Amino acid sequence: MSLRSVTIIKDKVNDRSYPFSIPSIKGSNSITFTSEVTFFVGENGSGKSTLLEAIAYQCGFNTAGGGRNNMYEIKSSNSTLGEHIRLSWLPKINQGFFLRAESFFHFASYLDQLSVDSPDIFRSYGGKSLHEQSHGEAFFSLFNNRFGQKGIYLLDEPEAALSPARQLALLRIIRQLVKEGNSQFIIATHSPILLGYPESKILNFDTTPVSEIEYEDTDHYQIMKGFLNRRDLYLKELFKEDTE
Ligand SMILES: Nc1ncnc2c1ncn2[C@@H]1O[C@H](COP(=O)(O)OP(=O)(O)OP(=O)(O)O)[C@@H](O)[C@H]1O
Repeated sequence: MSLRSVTIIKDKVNDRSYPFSIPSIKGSNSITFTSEVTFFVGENGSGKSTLLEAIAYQCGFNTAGGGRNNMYEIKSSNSTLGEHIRLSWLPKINQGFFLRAESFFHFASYLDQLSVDSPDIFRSYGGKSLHEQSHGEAFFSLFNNRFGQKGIYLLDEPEAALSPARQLALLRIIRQLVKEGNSQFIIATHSPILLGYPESKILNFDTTPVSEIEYEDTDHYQIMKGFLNRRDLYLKELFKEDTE
C-alpha cells in the first residue's frame, strides 16, 4: 500500500458552494487508507466521485480518465477539490490509472487519435480500438493489458459496464494485482459483488465525517440480500400504492 491518507485543506474555502458544501467533504478533515483495496460507498451525490477525481488530480492523472501521460481535454477535466487536498505516500508511486466510466468514450477516442501516428498503441488495450469492443470488453482490455506492476488504480463505478460474471472476474484481477504487483485500488462503487472483496476497507460517504463500515452493514448488501431472498415481499411493499 502506498497512498496512506488524504488531507483536505479548508483554509479560505467557501463551504457553501461545491465541492466544500458536500456534507461528506465538509465534515471530513482527512481520510486514511489502511488496506490495499478501499471502497467508497454512499448514496448518489454523496461525494465519492468528487474525492476520487481530486485524488486522481493530485496523482497527476487525467481527471477525465487515464494515466499520467494521457493528456486530452474534455469539459469536465478540472478539479477544485484536487487543489485543496494533500496526499501522504509511503512509498510514493507514479504509475496508475483513473477509470471513469462516464468519460470512457472520450478516452477511447483519444487512443484512436494517437493510433494514427502510433499504430502499436492498441497493444496495451487488447489489440484493437476500444471503440470496436463492447463497453464491458473495453474495460476488460484495459484491466488485463494496461493495469500492471505497482500502480494506484482509481476506479469510478467500474461495474457500470460489467456483467455479474465479469465483476467476479474483476475481483480476480484486483487480487492478482494486489498480491503480485503490490498495487493499490480505490474504488467508488454501488456493486455488492465488488464490495465483497476480502480484506478490503469500506468507507461510507453517507456519514460525516466519512467513516468505515462493515460489508454486511452497507445498504448495498442489505437491500440486495433482502431483495434476492424475498423478492415477492419486496415488490409487494414497493408497489403497495399501485394495488390499493
Ligand atoms: N461540477 C459540479 N458543480 C457543482 N456541483 C457538482 C458538480 N459535480 C458534482 N456536483 C454535486 O456534488 C455532489 C456530489 O457529486 P458526486 O458526483 O461526487 O457524487 P457521487 O457520490 O459520486 O454520486 P454517484 O453515486 O451518483 O456517482 C452532488 O450533489 C452533485 O450534484
